[in-house]
Amino acid sequence: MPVKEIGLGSVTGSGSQVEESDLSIADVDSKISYSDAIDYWTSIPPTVDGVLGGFGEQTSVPKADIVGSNTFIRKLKTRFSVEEGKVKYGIDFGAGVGRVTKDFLVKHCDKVDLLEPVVPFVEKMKTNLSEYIDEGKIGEIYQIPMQDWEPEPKKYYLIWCQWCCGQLPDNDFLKWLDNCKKAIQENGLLVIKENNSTSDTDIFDEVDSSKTRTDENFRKLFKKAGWKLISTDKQKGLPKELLPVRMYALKPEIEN
Ligand SMILES: C[S@@+](CC[C@H](N)C(=O)[O-])C[C@H]1O[C@@H](n2cnc3c(N)ncnc32)[C@H](O)[C@@H]1O
Repeated sequence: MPVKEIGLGSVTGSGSQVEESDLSIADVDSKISYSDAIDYWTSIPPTVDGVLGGFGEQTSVPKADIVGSNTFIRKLKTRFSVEEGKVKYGIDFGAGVGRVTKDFLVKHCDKVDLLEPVVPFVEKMKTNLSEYIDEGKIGEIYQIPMQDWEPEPKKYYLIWCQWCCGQLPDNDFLKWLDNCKKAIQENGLLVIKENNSTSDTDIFDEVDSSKTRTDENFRKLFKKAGWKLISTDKQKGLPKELLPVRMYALKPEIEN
């Protein structure tokens, strides 16, 4: 039985995973409540420590995470490129207080949009990113959940989604993956960075009303949505009590 005793929220992989390895993916998905999730995140301090479930700057997690993302994206540099006549436009899904954009995406993109539904996080992100807002490096800030996002055709060179895909059940996750195919530039890249379930099934996390997918289910869903997995790496250097974290680099099966 996948009893996990550690942490809180979707970064740490949950202190309250229900013992439910017998449940089907559909059963797990039916437990996800968007409103419970928003209530939970709205109750959390708008800080790096808050969005990382207590594994903030006093721990090795934020630095290790950024080093891992930089290493991963640098290895992929020859595998994606900006579309002719366009800018290197990125988007940060489930952006929290802007941590990933500030420490990582602005270094790899000319301009970054952010999407985050929780009002206090959006307010804090604007302060945290003020320097980049002044420099014109921040585009739109969409204060909406990712299941409500409407893609702008061929806008993005790099789509980044970290530690928030589990907020969506598989049916909405598939729709979002489909929208990403519309939104990506020719030869652009989608990267998903998420915890993996160490059980043989997806696990519901009642703390933030999300789920933790197995690596197997991620791969199945990418394929079903018409995405080709071109590279994947495990995040190194995280405290051993945390769930494994994996980065998935994806390109549309059929280039748009
Ligand atoms: C674990 S935090 C990760 C934040 C950020 N990606 C980071 O790594 O610093 C999860 C984030 O997902 C956001 N979130 C929750 N439900 C969401 C949804 N339906 N769509 C988009 N983001 C959501 C939360 O408000 C929170 O900011």
